[in-house]
Amino acid sequence: MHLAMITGDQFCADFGQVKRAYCFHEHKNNHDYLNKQFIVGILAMLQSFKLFNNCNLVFSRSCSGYVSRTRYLMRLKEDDEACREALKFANVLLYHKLAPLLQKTRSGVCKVASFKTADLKQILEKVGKDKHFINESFLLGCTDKSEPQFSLEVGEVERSALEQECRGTFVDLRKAFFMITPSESALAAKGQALLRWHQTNGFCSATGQPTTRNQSGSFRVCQSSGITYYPKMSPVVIVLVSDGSRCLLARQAMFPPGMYSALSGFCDMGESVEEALHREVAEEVGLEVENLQYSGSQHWPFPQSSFMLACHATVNPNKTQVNIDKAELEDARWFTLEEITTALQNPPRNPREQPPVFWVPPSYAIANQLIREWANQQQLLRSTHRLKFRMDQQQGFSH
Ligand SMILES: NC(=O)c1ccc[n+]([C@@H]2O[C@H](COP(=O)([O-])OP(=O)(O)OC[C@H]3O[C@@H](n4cnc5c(N)ncnc54)[C@H](O)[C@@H]3O)[C@@H](O)[C@H]2O)c1
Repeated sequence: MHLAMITGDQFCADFGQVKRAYCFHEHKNNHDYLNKQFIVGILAMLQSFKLFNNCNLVFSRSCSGYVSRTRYLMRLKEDDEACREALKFANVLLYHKLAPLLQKTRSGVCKVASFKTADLKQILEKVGKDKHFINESFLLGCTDKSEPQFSLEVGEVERSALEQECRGTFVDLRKAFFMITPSESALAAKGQALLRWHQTNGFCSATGQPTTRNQSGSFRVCQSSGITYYPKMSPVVIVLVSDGSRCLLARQAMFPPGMYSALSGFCDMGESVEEALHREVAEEVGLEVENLQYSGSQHWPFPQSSFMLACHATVNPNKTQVNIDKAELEDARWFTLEEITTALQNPPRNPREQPPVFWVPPSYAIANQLIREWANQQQLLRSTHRLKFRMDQQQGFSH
């Protein structure tokens, strides 16, 4: 068994199939209906294969100095002096005990707050903190305009004074994911993960001596042993299992009420992604999966930076009886396309206050991406079946 990827060729083959079907029937007197079906099918296919996203990525990379930005960041990571210089003109994100600072725009939309270094120095002084405290920041990345971005933990400062001075609110990151865009979520998550890693790696595990950071925070070194420590992510597999017409979602007792997600679990030492996927599904719900198909990956900051590897998989439609491991899961159920569509269309604003009966993780979570892809694929299948049925009718082959 191996991990299959959706390749360009595969896409063209699928696209070609629908297109050939369309061309074959183009001469029939039914253009409007077929046009509509054809467009619905193609759009669903494009969405499900994220072709639009990839096009944007390729476009922006080739036209916006992606390479020069990347090399600039690489230099800042390694060159302490260059990094110190960059910090003088940077954008800094603030965290209070790992909760990012959010601000509301005039239109009422929430965004991650970021401050120019000079402005932040003034704010720090107003709340009684030395302006040089800003040097504790860690390099996060840079904007499209090559402006460096840093993150700074200000948990020692009184929270309400800082919120007032910054005109924002420190919000728990899990809650923030429901309030900000996916790209801002990714930035906020990276900032939190880096801060947490530095907070928990202050000592060498070989000598017990303190470790020191480089200026960017891309590593820590034990001066005694010379061992260099780099920020780590633990690999986690996450899989959306389908029986062809329904998908399997599960919930742990610790999830907010009503939330169901795809099956997931940490990879064991020495395991491949495929092995981890098969094992996790067998352990958690007692099923054997097949047809693994890679979907994407994501950094996830909880509990201590996971590297999520997301896949689709199927089970034999005659072997769908789930046998839940109650130590791991509170419930696991098969959901129809209609149930999933409703959940995707009605994301909760604040699930802890008014939990809907059934809802799925927020759009930033890769579980949400898997669920969306599955729903798009199901819609495409249904459109194709309707199209085929219609074409069969046209030809008098309908049974
Ligand atoms: N982004 C998403 O869409 C999404 C969706 C679901 C889960 N997740 C994340 O996936 C991760 C795994 O989820 P799970 O609870 O299903 O895993 P799991 O079923 O493997 O259970 C977690 C348990 O695994 C053990 N474990 C083994 N290696 C570990 C490690 N490196 N770090 C921490 N614990 C380890 C611990 O005993 C822990 O209690 C969590 O971080 C969770 O937040 C992300």
